[in-house]
Amino acid sequence: MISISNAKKIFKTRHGEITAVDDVSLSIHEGEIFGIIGYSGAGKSTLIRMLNGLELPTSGTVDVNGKVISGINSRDLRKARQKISMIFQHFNLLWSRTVRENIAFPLEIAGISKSERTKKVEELIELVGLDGRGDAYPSQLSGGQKQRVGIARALANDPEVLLCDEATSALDPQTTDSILELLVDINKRLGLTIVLITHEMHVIRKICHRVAVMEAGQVVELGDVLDIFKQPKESITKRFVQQVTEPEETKDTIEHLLNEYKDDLVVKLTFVGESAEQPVITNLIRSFDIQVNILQGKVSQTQNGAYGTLFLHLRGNSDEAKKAVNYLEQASVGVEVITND
Ligand SMILES: Nc1ncnc2c1ncn2[C@@H]1O[C@H](COP(=O)(O)OP(=O)(O)OP(=O)(O)O)[C@@H](O)[C@H]1O
Repeated sequence: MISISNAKKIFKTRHGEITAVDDVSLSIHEGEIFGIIGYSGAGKSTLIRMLNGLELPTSGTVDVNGKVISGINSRDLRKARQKISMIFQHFNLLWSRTVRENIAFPLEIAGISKSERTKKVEELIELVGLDGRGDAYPSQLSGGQKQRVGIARALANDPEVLLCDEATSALDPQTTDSILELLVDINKRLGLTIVLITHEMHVIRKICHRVAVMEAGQVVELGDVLDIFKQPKESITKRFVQQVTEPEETKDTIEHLLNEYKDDLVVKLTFVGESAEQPVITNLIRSFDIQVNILQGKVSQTQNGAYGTLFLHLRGNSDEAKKAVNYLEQASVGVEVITND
């Protein structure tokens, strides 16, 4: 569906050259929700903008649905863009136009007749959950509603690909979730391929099937979201996974415990799929002469299945605690003994 081969983007500035995208190759499959995560300056925007020709690679190729976006003339590019639409962090709506008129705008440009436009706009208003708001102006809408207009407008020409540029970064957590749910719904209903960029692992966890992690212009890790949660390899990926699985309070609690009770152990268990159903904790308490305190536990749903973490504080004789850790290592859960370093 989308194939990026050895794409490189070098910006020439007064202060020298900046390699924003550095030899990236990846494929995105039809119908998937593909996330690209990275910190500010990693090259995400530049990469996603290459998919609709807003940026052209300095070298390498970008192919979307059989069209070499990096090499076509501007007329063909305009046409291709009707099938590759985009939504933005700050919505980019036309402020002097109503919701209906905003959604109709790309249809007008595409030369669709008035009666067809009216029909399509009403369908889209319903699809994105804006019933009754068609005559409102953007300034009268909440952030979530504005993004719904952005999504409806992006869907007007029945695109094959929807690009989302930090589409929820300006929204509060609850509104973020409702927009993410809408994107999943659209992906399922319309079979639309979605590519999004974000700096929040929550977004990846909640809706993406696969994820690429970017750092300094390169893709440093790529895989199914559940696999990345289970076994992040690069340290940057581990940090992103921790955004979701280890809130700051947990880190503080663990640090405090390790300082206070030097002989105790703090272990982090990770459960994936079926392993979450085993009575591991019951067995631990019954079989070993130790106290088990649960510090924090969390089960996160991803699009590919559930992933859970549990932090335990094991108190008691150190030999017995070690035996308990051995038992955990034999059970089909991931075990990591946390140390203070
Ligand atoms: N038009 C441009 N001219 C010069 N440098 C640019 C341009 N666009 C991006 N850059 C530089 O390229 C690098 C990657 O930027 P990019 O915006 O792609 O990263 P990002 O991961 O999307 O970060 P952010 O979320 O902050 O936008 C940065 O160092 C940025 O300053």
